[in-house]
Parts: sequence; structure tokens; C-alpha cells
Amino acid sequence: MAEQNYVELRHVNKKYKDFQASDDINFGIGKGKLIGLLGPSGSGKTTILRMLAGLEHADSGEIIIDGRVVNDVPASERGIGFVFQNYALFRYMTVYDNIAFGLDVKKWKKADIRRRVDELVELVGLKGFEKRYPNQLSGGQRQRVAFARALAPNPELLLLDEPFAAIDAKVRQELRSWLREMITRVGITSIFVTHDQDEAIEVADEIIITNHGHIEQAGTPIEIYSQPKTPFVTEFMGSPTRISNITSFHGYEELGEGLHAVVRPEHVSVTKKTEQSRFSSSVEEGVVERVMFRGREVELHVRVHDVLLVANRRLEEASITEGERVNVFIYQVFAFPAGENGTQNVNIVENANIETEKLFYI
Ligand SMILES: Nc1ncnc2c1ncn2[C@@H]1O[C@H](COP(=O)(O)OP(=O)(O)OP(=O)(O)O)[C@@H](O)[C@H]1O
Repeated sequence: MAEQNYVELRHVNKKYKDFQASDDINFGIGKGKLIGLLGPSGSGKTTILRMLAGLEHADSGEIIIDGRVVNDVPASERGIGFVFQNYALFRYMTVYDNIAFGLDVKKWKKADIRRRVDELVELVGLKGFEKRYPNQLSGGQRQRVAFARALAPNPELLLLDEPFAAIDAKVRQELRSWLREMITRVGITSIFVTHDQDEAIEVADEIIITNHGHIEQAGTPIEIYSQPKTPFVTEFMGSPTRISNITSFHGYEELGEGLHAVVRPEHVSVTKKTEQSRFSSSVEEGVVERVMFRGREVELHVRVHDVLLVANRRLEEASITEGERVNVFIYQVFAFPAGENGTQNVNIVENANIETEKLFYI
């Protein structure tokens, strides 16, 4: 994380009655960064956003924005823009009036408002739509208006709560890249909440992973994806297969006995018996149980001993059919000690392969 943080949370706690919604939250965000708060439903993402916005009060700890502790600063004085998932546009106001609303409240001069709204309509690509009402816009266009409205008073910090949740898949994809570009162009520090890992990976400079009210890991998308630090993150990212209670890994005796392993599809190579494998040794035999088309790839479910692994294979490679015997090679797994979840370190085991039932070696 950047040395000089624009936003910082220090030992922040929040309880709803007996429920610990935020549990000793600590993080810092550099100016101009776009941060994704990612975690399962109920993990405390929105609570963090609401405390930053001033819509919720922390029980303890400090919330710092631009070097100032803002715990007791009212929401309206924090200089924050907010975008919600359900657009929250005023239905009986035009696009122009929706964007101008906050500026009117702040008693900006009419001419200044006009200039600012024109600028924003241009920025979000909605020139010519100023007189339309929200119900005359598509979901994506409404969300652009919401974005323009949040940016209108020149906030220093932008908070977005599941901004694309209510939008269908194709438009959501477009809006993601659009948002990334807009935020880079405007240069505003932004935090968005999502439970969609692809969205976080694609859009965010840094990702903060929440689970049961605490932070599991914070880092760049590539760090989070390639070097998960906790069992939770390991299983949350990618679409992995978990193999429980492995006896041990040969060559990795220091990890001890009684391990869980997590295997990502991209770390499993499946080749036809007739194909030359890149991996000459340590190849196991498996049986393909399912073949599913996934656009440019096929997803294969392959049984090796009593483990069902998921693997991807490019469509242009020779096709594999259900019931076929194949060669399987696993070139990386994440391993951690079985037992209590949460605190153990995750180890990367390379060139792992299943030798006998649930026993791996390199
Ligand atoms: N006002 C409240 N009173 C009581 N419990 C609450 C309140 N607000 C949130 N909670 C609880 O706190 C937990 C965290 O909620 P939060 O909305 O922060 O999670 P989230 O990660 O944003 O989830 P989602 O993705 O479903 O929005 C949830 O279990 C929720 O039920």
C-alpha cells in the first residue's frame, strides 16, 4: 500500500447488537486508487463503506480521510460521492436535474451548474439525453447518470456499492471498463463493493478481501489471485477443487501430515492418451466424467482416484469425450494444514501429482 494514505481505517470495530459486522479493520488507500472490497454476502463490505460515508458510526477505531479523523464529521461534510446499486435517481427529474441536484442544494450559481452538468454529461457520454427521464434510459445509462451525479460537486472520494449488480451481464462488462477509464481520467480515489471476483480483478488497483467482518488479505489483483495468504482466499478466488485430508506431499515434509489442498482448473493439464504430454513423468490416469463448452474453452471434470478435478482445455485442441481415459498432470496446488480454518499459512506446492489415493508427490 502507498506510504501516504488518502484513506485509512485503524482498528475499526462495529457491532450490531451482538453481531460483529466489522472486526478490527485496518487498511490504507493511496490517493487516486480504485479499491475493490470483495467478499461473500454478509462479510461486512457495506458496513465498511457506510462507516466511511458517515452513514454508520464506528464503535471504536479511527476513520481517517486526507489526514483528518472523520469519525464525528457528518456525512454531508465528508466530501464523498456515493453510487448505489439501484441507481437511486429521482424518477420525476430529468437527467439534467438529477445531475444538477446536489449543486442546487449547495446553492451553486445557475451558470456554474450549467457548465458543470454539461461537462459531466459529456464525460459520461450522455450528450443529447439531458431532457430524458430515468425510465427513458437503459440500466447502463441510468448508472452513468448516477455516476455523473455523484461526481458533480467534485468529491475527493467516491464510494460505489455494488454499482453493477442490477445490470445484465453484457452491459455490466462494458460498464466495468467504462468505470475503470472514467475513474482513471477523473483521478478520484474510489472504493467499490462487489461480491464478484472477476469484477474486482478486472477493475480494481487493489482488492481487500472481507470474511466474517475481518480482512483476510489486501493486495493487487495478481497478488490476491496468485499468492492467496489464507485458506479462505485460496478457496474464494478462481473456481478451485478442494481435496480434503491429504496424507502428505513427498518433498514437502515440512508441511506435516493432514493437509487440505486446493487445485485451480488452470493448474491441471489434461491430455489425450495419444498426445505427447509436456510432462514426461508423474502423469496420472483419469477418466473424463463431463465435458462442458465454455466459449473458447471446454471445462472437463476428470476423476483421478476418488478426486474429481476440474480442468480447462482450449477448444482448438483435439476434442475429448465423456468416458475417455486421459493423462492428468497437476502442476500447482495450494496446501494448508487441515484443522481450524483461518489462521494457517497457505503453501504453494509445485508439480504436485496424485500418485495413489489422495497422496501427492513431486
Ligand atoms: N442495521 C443492521 N442491524 C443489524 N445487523 C446488520 C445491520 N446492517 C448489517 N447487519 C449485519 O451485518 C453483517 C454485515 O453486513 P454488510 O451489509 O456489511 O455485509 P456485505 O458484505 O455488504 O453483504 P452483502 O454483499 O450481502 O451486501 C450482515 O450479517 C448483516 O446482516
